[in-house]
Amino acid sequence: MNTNEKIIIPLDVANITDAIALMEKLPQVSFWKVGLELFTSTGPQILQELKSRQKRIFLDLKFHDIPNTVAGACRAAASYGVDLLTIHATAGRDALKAATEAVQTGAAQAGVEPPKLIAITVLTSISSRQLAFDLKIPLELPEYVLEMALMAQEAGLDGAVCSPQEVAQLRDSCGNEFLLVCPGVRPTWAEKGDQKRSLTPSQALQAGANYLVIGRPVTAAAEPELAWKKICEELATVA
Ligand SMILES: O=c1ccn([C@@H]2O[C@H](COP(=O)(O)O)[C@@H](O)[C@H]2O)c(=O)[nH]1
Repeated sequence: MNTNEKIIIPLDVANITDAIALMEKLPQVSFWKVGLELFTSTGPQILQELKSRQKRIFLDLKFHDIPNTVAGACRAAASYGVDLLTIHATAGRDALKAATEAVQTGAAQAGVEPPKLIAITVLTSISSRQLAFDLKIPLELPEYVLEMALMAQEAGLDGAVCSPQEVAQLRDSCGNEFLLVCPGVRPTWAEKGDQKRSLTPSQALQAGANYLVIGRPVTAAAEPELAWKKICEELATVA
């Protein structure tokens, strides 16, 4: 896989017209992420649009519910034949196990490949201070992220979502087969916005990330194609 294929661009837009416009502006992108805003607005139609263009799909719906409900949602999501799917690790061990089984069932019933199921550890918009003072988690943030990733791995998930700042530690502890997907990636020239735990694309890749999710630095740039090209050039220096 070349390094450009490790970049996932989120389609964080309001409707299908804007999503198609963004895809057409960036035809070189091979992996797109569909999140809560667009899926809530369009439903599975957007997935068909992406498939008709032979794109890979990260369906980032971040499920978080009781095991029975999460399993139903995972069965339905897996039937679309997407590549990556997310659930919050904090849904708990039983929900993670139920989700792991459900993606297999849903995909088999639909006759498609099951998605890689990956667990959100701690959202990249959460700082150490917020984890301690707002969420009342007594562990240090890197330790808590590791605990969530290890629980997900024990429950049979394929990987985790973490910030680039934790990726080296997770790679060491979870091994090379465990997928590590990093949002919160920011080139030096981009604004951080609401992302609290970021590193640059080259730092994230060097630390051991499998995929980098990079949104606004590209999609909100005055010239998205140029921003994409700069990031690809930066990543080429790592390869
Ligand atoms: O911990 C997480 C989990 C998911 N995301 C998603 O990634 C993108 C990041 O977009 P940027 O514009 O590059 O900030 C966005 O779709 C989030 O929903 C995350 O940021 N952190």
